[in-house]
Amino acid sequence: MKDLRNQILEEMKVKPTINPQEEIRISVDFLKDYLKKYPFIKGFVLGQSGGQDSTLTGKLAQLAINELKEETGNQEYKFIAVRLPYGVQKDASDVEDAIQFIQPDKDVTVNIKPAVDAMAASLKEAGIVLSDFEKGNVKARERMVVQYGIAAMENCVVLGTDHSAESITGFYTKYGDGGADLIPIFRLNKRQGKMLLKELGCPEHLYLKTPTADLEDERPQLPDESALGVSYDDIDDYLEGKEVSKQTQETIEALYKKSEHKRHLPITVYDDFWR
Ligand SMILES: NC(=O)c1ccc[n+]([C@@H]2O[C@H](COP(=O)([O-])OP(=O)(O)OC[C@H]3O[C@@H](n4cnc5c(N)ncnc54)[C@H](O)[C@@H]3O)[C@@H](O)[C@H]2O)c1
Ligand SMILES: Nc1ncnc2c1ncn2[C@@H]1O[C@H](COP(=O)(O)O)[C@@H](O)[C@H]1O
Ligand SMILES: O=P(O)(O)OP(=O)(O)O
Ligand SMILES: [Mg+2]
Repeated sequence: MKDLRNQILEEMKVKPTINPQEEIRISVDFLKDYLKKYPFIKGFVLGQSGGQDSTLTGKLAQLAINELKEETGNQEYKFIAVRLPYGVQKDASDVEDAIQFIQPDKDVTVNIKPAVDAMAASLKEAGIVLSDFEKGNVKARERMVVQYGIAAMENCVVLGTDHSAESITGFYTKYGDGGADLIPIFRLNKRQGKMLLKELGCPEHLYLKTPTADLEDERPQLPDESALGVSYDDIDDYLEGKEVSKQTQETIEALYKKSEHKRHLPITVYDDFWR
């Protein structure tokens, strides 16, 4: 029987060292191969938050589309970047910078506030008042709903930005930002994502900024690390097999166990991972 850390490392697929160019190629080829395999799918849709992960995933997607257009001559292939503010987004200038860096084929803006607020109001009428935290998860799920609407109408699939440093802790909303068709940066940790962005010539401020889910009204731009109680540096070290303190290891493994249900399809009587 493997110990828990070995089991997690095997599942999360993080290499202790990477060559950024090779990793860029792996993700780009994965995205291209998928579209070649399913000719009716013409491209990708992704929410651009102005953060590190969507900037990287969006850039990789556009690179894949550019190569496919060049190689096949088919100009129907497209990457659609989607701005999904809840009202006015504080770091909207970062979204703009990310879009400038990615140069997407198409760029759409959908304000999720009316839909989220209407849902919260309907629940309230039914006697259920959403906490600010849970309203945050509703925002993430509304973003998923919008992206699937666009993808269906544009013959595209939805990309997710979940990487191994988020996956291990379950730091995403189930069926929200966790709801996607392809997740091209899974296997990378947070610092490896930065290395790829640097290699791709991304403006520094987009990958050096503090990671935030920015889901709560009452604690805007709350850093992920404050919400998680562990730093990405520690998570990255853990994922690279480096030595971490006992407390760090316990915190990460507790988050892993608590979020195990998110890394499985809905649970049936045949599943026993949770027993
Ligand atoms: N920083 C922010 O502003 C902010 C705000 C909200 C959420 N978040 C983050 O987003 C992530 C999502 O939050 P979350 O995990 O509380 O919500 P989630 O919606 O992703 O997952 C919780 C839901 O999963 C299901 N569930 C829970 N335990 C289960 C189990 N053992 N088996 C089967 N199903 C189970 C339940 O339906 C529960 O409502 C968290 O990491 C959270 O910190 C961040
Ligand atoms: N404000 C946003 N606009 C568009 N897309 C967004 C926004 N906030 C989040 N997203 C998408 O969700 C993922 C996950 O974000 P986290 O910061 O990791 O919670 C992000 O990569 C975007 O694709
Ligand atoms: O998913 P993003 O793009 O919002 O990145 P981060 O998680 O660093 O905020
Ligand atoms: Mg973010």
